[in-house]
Amino acid sequence: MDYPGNRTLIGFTRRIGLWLGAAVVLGGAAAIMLVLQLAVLARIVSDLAFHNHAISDERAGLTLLLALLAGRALLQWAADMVANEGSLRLTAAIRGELLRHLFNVGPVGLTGQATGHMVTVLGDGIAALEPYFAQYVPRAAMMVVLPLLVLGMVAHLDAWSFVILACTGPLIPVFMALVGYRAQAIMDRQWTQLLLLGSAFLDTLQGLTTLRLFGRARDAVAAVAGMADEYRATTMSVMKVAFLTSAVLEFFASLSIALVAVVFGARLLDGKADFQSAFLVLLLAPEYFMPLRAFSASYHARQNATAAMAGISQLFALPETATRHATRDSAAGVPLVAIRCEDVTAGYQADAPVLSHAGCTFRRNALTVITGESGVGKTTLIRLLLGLLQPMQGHVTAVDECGMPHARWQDRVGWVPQQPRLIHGTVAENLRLADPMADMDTLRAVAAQADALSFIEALPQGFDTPVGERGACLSGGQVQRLALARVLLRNPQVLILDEPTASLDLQSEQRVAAAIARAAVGRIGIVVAHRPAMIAQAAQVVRLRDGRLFSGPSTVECAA
Ligand SMILES: Nc1ncnc2c1ncn2[C@@H]1O[C@H](COP(=O)(O)OP(=O)(O)OP(=O)(O)O)[C@@H](O)[C@H]1O
Repeated sequence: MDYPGNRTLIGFTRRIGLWLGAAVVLGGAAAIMLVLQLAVLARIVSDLAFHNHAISDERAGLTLLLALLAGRALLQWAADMVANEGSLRLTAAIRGELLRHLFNVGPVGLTGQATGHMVTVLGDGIAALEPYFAQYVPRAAMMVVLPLLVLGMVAHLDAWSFVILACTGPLIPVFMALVGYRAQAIMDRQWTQLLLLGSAFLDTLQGLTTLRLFGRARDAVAAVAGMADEYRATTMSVMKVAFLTSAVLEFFASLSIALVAVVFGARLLDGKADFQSAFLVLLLAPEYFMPLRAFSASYHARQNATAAMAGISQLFALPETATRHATRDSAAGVPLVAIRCEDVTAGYQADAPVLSHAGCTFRRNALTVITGESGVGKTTLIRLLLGLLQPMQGHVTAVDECGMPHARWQDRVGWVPQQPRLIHGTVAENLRLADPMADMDTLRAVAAQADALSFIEALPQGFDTPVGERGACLSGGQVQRLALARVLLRNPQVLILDEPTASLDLQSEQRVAAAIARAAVGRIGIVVAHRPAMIAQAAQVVRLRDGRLFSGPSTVECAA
């Protein structure tokens, strides 16, 4: 479920209001049981010590004490479970929502984002919210419930103890707020360092070959080590603040309890107070500070979540540029015969469009090769066709045999990028990414269509041969043909390939070009290419120049 505009810590907390409410009610019930339990204990001890009761006389009291003990433990366990469950559900929902949002932002909108940064936000960032919802929020509520309950009980028992507790208790949250102000700055710094460390680590891993070739691997490793050291130092500062906070808290709490003990003890000696009340107040006093201590222990969870939330909000704030389809395409079976670009102006900055009033038609059974100089806008045109970029002006439409335009046609596009990604798995697993239910006969058929069957069968374990991430054990041409087979498994009506033969030798280039030409039959085939072997297979060549499209074997201007 989407909750746009409600993506703050408070907004997220409201979503699990019922779970947290239930946790606080259960925790409140546990607190009442605790107060009753201490009252029963004080009575039993007083009866045994001062009223000459035998232990057998206290059987009923002891049974009640045990029942209260068990009931309280059970309620507290249930309160913790409910808060944890709500928190886990919420963070899973936030992670899914953020991933969906990033898909809708699309590769164009994400160009400026470092992958390591996004991975850290999606992993560690969202994980940092869990303790906030599961511990901090319920404890903040319990910090009010239990101390008020204890204060009420103490007020009933002894006015002096009430005054001491009522005066010292509020000092703790005030002190926490003062320390928290300084600690938040450290937490923010720690989170920024974690993001930088994540990005630097991933960049170093991805660029390891280049770094080694330039003899800079050691420098890169040293830079990552330096960042890790800075992160360690900041983490130690966070720990120092945490220890200092709890030490001061313990000091205030102990002082206050000692004060209560001395004041009550003096009056007990003077015979102005009874033992049962004094004992009960002394049992209750530590419980008064217990929720404050628990709250203090989870206070860093709030600061951590606040720091992480900045990164999460920044990703949620990215504008969505990719086409978004919430429902399935009901006309998916109707064949498309053409895609028309009409008077299209598109680019990345409104004042400097890459394509300007461009027009062209891509037809079924007429393989189109898009060509042009580097940086002229071929990839931009492909992004428009894929729906990853919206035109600033003009239209890109797909029509069927009756000339009817289709709104959801991008669902029927199969795309092979310049450097296709393979996953760490077998050949068959890589192919089945397109259709997990495909049987072996279907895999063989698409592999044959893409001219990949012979090399796959020549591999040591055929379709079960593991290929490394990015196809490390395959040649460039083999990876291209495998990627083509994978996209054909989806049986797309539109087939788009970005420079599929760019880095291939002549023989591989010809094989890949011929396979693409075969695969494009019965489809709208569009290929970005420069090389003659691919251009030779084209029924139409579209040339991009100065933001305009020129098409046809004799380079005729298609539209102005
Ligand atoms: N995400 C982006 N944000 C801003 N500008 C971009 C972005 N992507 C590309 N450009 C710019 O748009 C222009 C066209 O780029 P495009 O990638 O479409 O060219 P191309 O013809 O595909 O180049 P090549 O053949 O080198 O791949 C270039 O000037 C490029 O710098």
